[in-house]
Amino acid sequence: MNIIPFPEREQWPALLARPVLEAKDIEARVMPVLEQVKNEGDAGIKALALKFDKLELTELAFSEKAIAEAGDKLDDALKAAIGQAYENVYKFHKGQLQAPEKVETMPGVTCWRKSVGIEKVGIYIPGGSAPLFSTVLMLGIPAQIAGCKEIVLCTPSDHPAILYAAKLVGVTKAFRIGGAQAIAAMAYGTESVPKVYKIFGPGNQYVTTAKMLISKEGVAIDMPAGPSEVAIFADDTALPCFVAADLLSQAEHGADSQVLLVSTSKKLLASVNIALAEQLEALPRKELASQAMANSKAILVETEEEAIEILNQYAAEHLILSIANAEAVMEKIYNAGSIFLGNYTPESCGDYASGTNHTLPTNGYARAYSGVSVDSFVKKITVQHITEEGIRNIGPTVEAMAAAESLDAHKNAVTIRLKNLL
Ligand SMILES: NC(=O)c1ccc[n+]([C@@H]2O[C@H](COP(=O)([O-])OP(=O)(O)OC[C@H]3O[C@@H](n4cnc5c(N)ncnc54)[C@H](O)[C@@H]3O)[C@@H](O)[C@H]2O)c1
Ligand SMILES: N[C@H](CO)Cc1c[nH]c[nH+]1
Ligand SMILES: [Zn+2]
Repeated sequence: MNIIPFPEREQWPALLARPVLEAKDIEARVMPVLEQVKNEGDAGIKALALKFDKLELTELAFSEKAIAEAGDKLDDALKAAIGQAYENVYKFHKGQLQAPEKVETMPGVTCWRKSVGIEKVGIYIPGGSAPLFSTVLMLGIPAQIAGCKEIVLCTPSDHPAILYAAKLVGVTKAFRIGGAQAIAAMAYGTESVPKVYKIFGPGNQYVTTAKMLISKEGVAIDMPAGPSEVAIFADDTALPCFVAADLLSQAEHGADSQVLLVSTSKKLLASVNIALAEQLEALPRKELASQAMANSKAILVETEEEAIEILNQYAAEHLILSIANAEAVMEKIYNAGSIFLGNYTPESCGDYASGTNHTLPTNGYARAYSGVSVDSFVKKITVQHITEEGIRNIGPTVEAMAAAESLDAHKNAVTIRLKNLL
């Protein structure tokens, strides 16, 4: 990794910039894809699958038989691992569904929020360079807990583990569609793909751009969850081989992934570089990982405070704190998607099985967005009930405000009740 010693503050924005393609350039490629699906439906999707995925598809939907039999193609150890991950992710997410709290704001005036699962949701499962069946659990489990009635899945991969996980989480329809065309299919609906109300899921820059574009057309999205990234703050208590392994675990996602290492120790940075060279050699996805590493930076800072400032400015999707006082520093982090504390908390445990969700905001969006949770699949409908005592109490307040806004009909809706109290 390129070690940058003690950069000046003015240099930080350039150092922390993500290796994204020019937004306009991607939009120009994605917009015609959305148009084609909107205008040509299934036929357009098939043409795009041939163009971008070299797939000649006769059927877009995975058959019920393929889904039912997917488990037979997996070995027992993998099925047990998926079962364990399901349990942990379910347990962590189940706790997020809270019972409604009824609040009496004045005597006789009660307000609360009722949680309702979004009826029709679409989940995108990346499969361009790796079949991310773990994402089926990360999106399907909160949808299941939220009570979504229709869960539509799109993925460019036909890996049986994706279909096996789809069955576990209760996916209602699954399609072999990837990229921007999958997002368009779920947003507009086609002859075979149902239109949904909200689209979830990570993906490459085409997928993420498609989500951003369709969100301007009235379909909700979870967040921009693009190319994976990890930032690590490590001190001399960190093990260089652990740090290198964590950096590579996200670098191997794709050439456009980015990893960042920040440290107050020059010795640690040098040792991580040695470990990186060793571990990279042994990786089957060495090519992709080295391209990502070429975009990545190791920053040497004078103080812990400076490191914290850099990390908050970067707003990483994942932040690993491999430092002696990890918990204390965690309290000072206000921009990150998900935080991992200490030497024995590798980010990949969060990717698969610890319980937290791995669909997280990238590209600095962690400054304003949270990762996916049960809340993402739920709408909160407010409900209120006012009794006769309540209307007596609140009525004059509403009458006064409505009169001052010159909205007499609003005022009358209260006055007429006050005059007709039993
Ligand atoms: N942020 C998160 O929460 C999170 C989670 C998991 C994965 N990820 C990221 O998801 C991404 C997965 O990417 P992927 O590419 O492997 O799979 P993908 O499924 O996101 O994208 C593959 C699709 O991209 C389309 N495509 C490929 N080249 C194209 C081109 N030139 N023009 C238009 N469309 C094209 C194809 O249709 C293909 O099916 C990675 O970047 C990974 O880092 C992010
Ligand atoms: N690290 C990815 C989120 O950025 C999630 C993932 C799935 N499989 C492996 N990793
Ligand atoms: Zn990962």
